Amino acid sequence: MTASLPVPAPHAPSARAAAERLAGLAVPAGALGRLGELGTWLSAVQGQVPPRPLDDVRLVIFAGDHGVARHGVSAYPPEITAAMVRTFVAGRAGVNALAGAHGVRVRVLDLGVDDDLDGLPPEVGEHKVRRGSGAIHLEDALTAAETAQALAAGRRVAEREVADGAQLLLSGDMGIGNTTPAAALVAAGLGLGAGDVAEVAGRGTGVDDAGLARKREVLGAALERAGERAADPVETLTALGSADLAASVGYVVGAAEAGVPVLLDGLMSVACALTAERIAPGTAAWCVAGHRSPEPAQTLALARLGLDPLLDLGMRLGEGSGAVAAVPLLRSAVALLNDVALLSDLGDLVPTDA
Ligand SMILES: O=C(O)c1ccc[n+]([C@@H]2O[C@H](COP(=O)([O-])O)[C@@H](O)[C@H]2O)c1
Ligand SMILES: Cc1cc2nc[nH]c2cc1C
Repeated sequence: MTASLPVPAPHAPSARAAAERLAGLAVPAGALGRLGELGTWLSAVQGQVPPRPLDDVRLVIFAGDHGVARHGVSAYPPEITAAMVRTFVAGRAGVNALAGAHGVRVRVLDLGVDDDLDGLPPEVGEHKVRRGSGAIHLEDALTAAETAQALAAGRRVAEREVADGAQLLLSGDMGIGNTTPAAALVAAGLGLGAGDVAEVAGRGTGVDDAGLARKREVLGAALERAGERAADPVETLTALGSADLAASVGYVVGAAEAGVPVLLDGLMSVACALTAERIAPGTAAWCVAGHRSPEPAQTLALARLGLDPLLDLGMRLGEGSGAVAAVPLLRSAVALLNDVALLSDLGDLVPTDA
């Protein structure tokens, strides 16, 4: 996937009809707040008023290792990545607990874990691009061919989930060190340079002040090294991304192209959506933001995409957890537009222009 065509917008007539239905519900005008807006958006992305129930919701976790993780940018060792992939498969990670509570199917895909992950079901490694992505302050994360491969893989994953009945797709991530390349993708997307790294660098898994200083240095060197290439979104992924992040970008583009909405998670998910919007303008209209991460780059990327997160719980787990936590809100919006009586059913009690 090089620069893609713009993605068609969600169905505006359905959005208008949903807004009309919302205005006619037996509630005071505007009383449903964000839930009302969400219902209107869901009608537009489904092209149906009221929106259909979200019975088939799926999360894909894109996993990979990052060369920078060996350079003091994370509070945890890179070996955690492979161990957590095994934990997702065993159904015992934080996101599995949330997904079980909210009826969300979870898949984990190894795009670039630095381990062969022997013994796991073959579908986990079906799209593997390489073992570990390059340390972005020293070398490119990927070759151009690997970037194309990972983008295409992510797109194919979304297409397959949609063909299999998914009505809402969530993107999650797992990779020690990945907040560094994700912050670099955001910097590139916003046109920020090596002098601006303090704006995008956060504490990730919880690095101390020395770790944060190191992360800023790594990010500065990476942006300096990428130079003008950061102006192109696909080149950005090659220079500053990773196999797992590139696949997550392809996944969001694939979902939007297939006309299926995406519920975003924390920094990695949103950085990838920002990159997807750069590659295929119009993608962001198919996205809703599940939660606000404490990572400053996520807030910057959300603002650029015009997205306002539904939850702000201080969560910084990743894995797709903040997206899964927001699923009940989307289902609430569907229920309201389907099940609430109309004001007109109450008789002549309310003036029609109220
Ligand atoms: O989702 C977020 O915004 C988020 C914020 C901080 C950390 N994480 C998770 O923690 C790991 C990356 O943190 P770090 O410090 O190793 O770069 C990775 O596995 C992410 O899923 C996730
Ligand atoms: C244990 C652990 C679980 C995670 N899940 C996502 N990122 C993570 C990082 C760590 C360290």
